[in-house]
Amino acid sequence: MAAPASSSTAANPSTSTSASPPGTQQPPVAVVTIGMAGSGKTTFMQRINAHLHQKQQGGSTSAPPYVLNLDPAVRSVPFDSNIDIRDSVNYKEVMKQYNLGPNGGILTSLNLFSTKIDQVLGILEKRCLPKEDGKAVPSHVLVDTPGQIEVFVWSASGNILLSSLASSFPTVIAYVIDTPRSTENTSTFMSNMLYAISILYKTKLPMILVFNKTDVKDESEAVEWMRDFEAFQTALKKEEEEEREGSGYMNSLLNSMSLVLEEFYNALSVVGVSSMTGEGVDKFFEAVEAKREEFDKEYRPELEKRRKEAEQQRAELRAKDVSRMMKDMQVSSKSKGTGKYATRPAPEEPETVSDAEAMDEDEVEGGLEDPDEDDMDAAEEEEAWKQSMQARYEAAVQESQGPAATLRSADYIKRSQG
Ligand SMILES: Nc1nc2c(ncn2[C@@H]2O[C@H](COP(=O)(O)OP(=O)(O)OP(=O)(O)O)[C@@H](O)[C@H]2O)c(=O)[nH]1
Repeated sequence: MAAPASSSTAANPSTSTSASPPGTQQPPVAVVTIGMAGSGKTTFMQRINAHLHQKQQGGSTSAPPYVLNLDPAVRSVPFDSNIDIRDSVNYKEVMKQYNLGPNGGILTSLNLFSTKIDQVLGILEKRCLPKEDGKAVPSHVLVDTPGQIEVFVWSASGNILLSSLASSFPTVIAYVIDTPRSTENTSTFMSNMLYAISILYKTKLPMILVFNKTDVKDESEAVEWMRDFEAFQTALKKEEEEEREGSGYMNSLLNSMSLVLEEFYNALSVVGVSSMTGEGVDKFFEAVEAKREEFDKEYRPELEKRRKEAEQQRAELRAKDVSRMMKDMQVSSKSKGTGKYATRPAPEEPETVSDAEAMDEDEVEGGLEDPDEDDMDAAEEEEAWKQSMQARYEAAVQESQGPAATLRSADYIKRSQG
């Protein structure tokens, strides 16, 4: 792989000494780069990383970008990463040990890495979120992902990584497209757009379409096809006239889809970039800023809503668990004569006739018991026992599953990292 963009320096936020007045800094935007293999994702990452480094050296008040590499299979990356999945997971060893192919190896490596998401977030928050001391923090967190998009976007671990990131930082997806290849014909273009839609709806995060390699072919045709339905139809007709095999059916499908996709196109920002020459990178960062605002206005409330719903579902589940446990305890204490049933010892069985006579006498001596009074005591006793057990179960379940436990484990990890 060529490495045309100027090579970046090591991203080391600790080298930055500039400080801003407390409260004036914004949290960085996380830019997650996704794209098909060969679209130029890595070159694009290198370019935007170098751009931000240059800005920082040119006197920007932000620290250099914080870089995460989530591609376990990449041999070498032409930029320095602050957090690299390859430092935690050995992709080749994973393939060998679990007897997996390349995609299974990437997926399992991501799964293993996502189990450390608490630690990763802890480090990211410590390094990148603005602090009281006003020390400069990065303006961007750049995330590179595996070229096998489906492995990342449609896996549980990809989902965990993205949603965790979005819970701490405004997060934007940069979907990189190979412009010369995707505008070769209308069906390749449409396939790429459908892929982008599926990512948009799966991740539910703001997206920028990055038409890359504009030094070879600019993005104007692609943008025209998106914004002007008639231009797309003209291109389709042209292809029809060339009488490609099966074009009749395909063309009517593409025709209908281009109408349906209008809504989706409106939700996207589109920029043309050459990762090779650096052209269009400024525009890309303008689009990122616009998407940050969109994230704060539209996506964050939605995320909050989803988080609250999940919290409510967990609370309902906990309540169900507690009532199931209560039922189980009552059944088992009844059958074993323990719990509340242990408060009243079972009468001893007489072993001899004289024992039986003596027991009868005892009962007479004690007089007749009021059955109602006994029942009242038992009912009260049962209620009190139930309440105390329920309170103890609820506390125990909350301790083991609730946010307190999560916070404690996150705290522990942060403390153990010093
Ligand atoms: N002309 C031109 N070539 C580019 C540009 N960006 C990337 N390339 C070339 O496209 C090829 C693929 O680039 P990569 O950055 O490796 O693409 P990738 O998407 O990371 O590929 P994977 O690592 O396989 O996922 C390389 O030969 C790059 O030099 C660009 O803006 N212009």
